[in-house]
Amino acid sequence: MPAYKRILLKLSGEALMGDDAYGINRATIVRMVREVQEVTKLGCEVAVVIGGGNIFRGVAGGSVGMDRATADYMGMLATVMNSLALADTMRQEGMTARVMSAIAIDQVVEPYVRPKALQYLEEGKVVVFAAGTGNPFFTTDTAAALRGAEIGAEVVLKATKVDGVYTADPKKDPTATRYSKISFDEAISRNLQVLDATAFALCRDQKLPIKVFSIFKEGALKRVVMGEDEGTLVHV
Ligand SMILES: Nc1ncnc2c1ncn2[C@@H]1O[C@H](COP(=O)(O)OP(=O)(O)OP(=O)(O)O)[C@@H](O)[C@H]1O
Ligand SMILES: O=c1ccn([C@@H]2O[C@H](COP(=O)(O)O)[C@@H](O)[C@H]2O)c(=O)[nH]1
Repeated sequence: MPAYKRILLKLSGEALMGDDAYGINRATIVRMVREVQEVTKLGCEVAVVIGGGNIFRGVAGGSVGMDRATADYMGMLATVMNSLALADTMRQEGMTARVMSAIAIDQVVEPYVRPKALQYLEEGKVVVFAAGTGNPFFTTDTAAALRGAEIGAEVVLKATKVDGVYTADPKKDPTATRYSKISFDEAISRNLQVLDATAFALCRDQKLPIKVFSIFKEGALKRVVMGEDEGTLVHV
């Protein structure tokens, strides 16, 4: 039996590159989709938010002189591309997925309408929330927290490039150690940057726990969904 009935899964955009320099690596996206499929087969309702770091980050555009809000809209459009690729790969793997966008691009993808999203989830379809929150100056982590709260997910699962929350960024500090669990207050006060502060604060206020685990570790998503010891739990 899965530990959760409904989850919000945040997939790293950057991880989609696999070993490529940018964009979407075919083998990587297929592997991610198969892992999602495994948990849907357990009877778990799955909503997904995917990042855009493999294509574009507004902060990077801003730093080279672009207007930050314009750069952020480009970042949100990058998440639409990843969402479409993800849903199409799901279709090829025999799953039913629906993409809903926070930005109106009606010819391409249906708009985010909360009751419709809830209906899809109840029908067992995977819902992919594209274009983040629809607002600049945010991230897809915050979109995951927001949509997770809106759909009544029991947990936000952040599948990322590291296998949990560390005392410092493990990619920069080799002496950093991993927490098996940590409270929101501690994560925020220690300024741990594995998620942005807005996402942490929203989840804390909504009492929505977060699990951070590695997107590269085979079977990790299933273990998390089954309530096994994997990654780091961020709790109230
Ligand atoms: N205290 C910390 N513990 C763990 N990771 C940390 C910490 N501080 C910073 N990080 C970094 O945060 C990264 C994860 O966040 P990031 O937003 O870069 O990735 P993502 O959300 O998975 O990608 P994308 O934004 O493309 O979807 C890790 O790869 C890690 O290097
Ligand atoms: O609500 C949102 C979500 C995202 N953005 C912009 O998109 C990029 C890519 O998202 P990541 O979470 O970094 O993968 C982000 O850097 C922002 O520029 C946004 O503006 N609002």
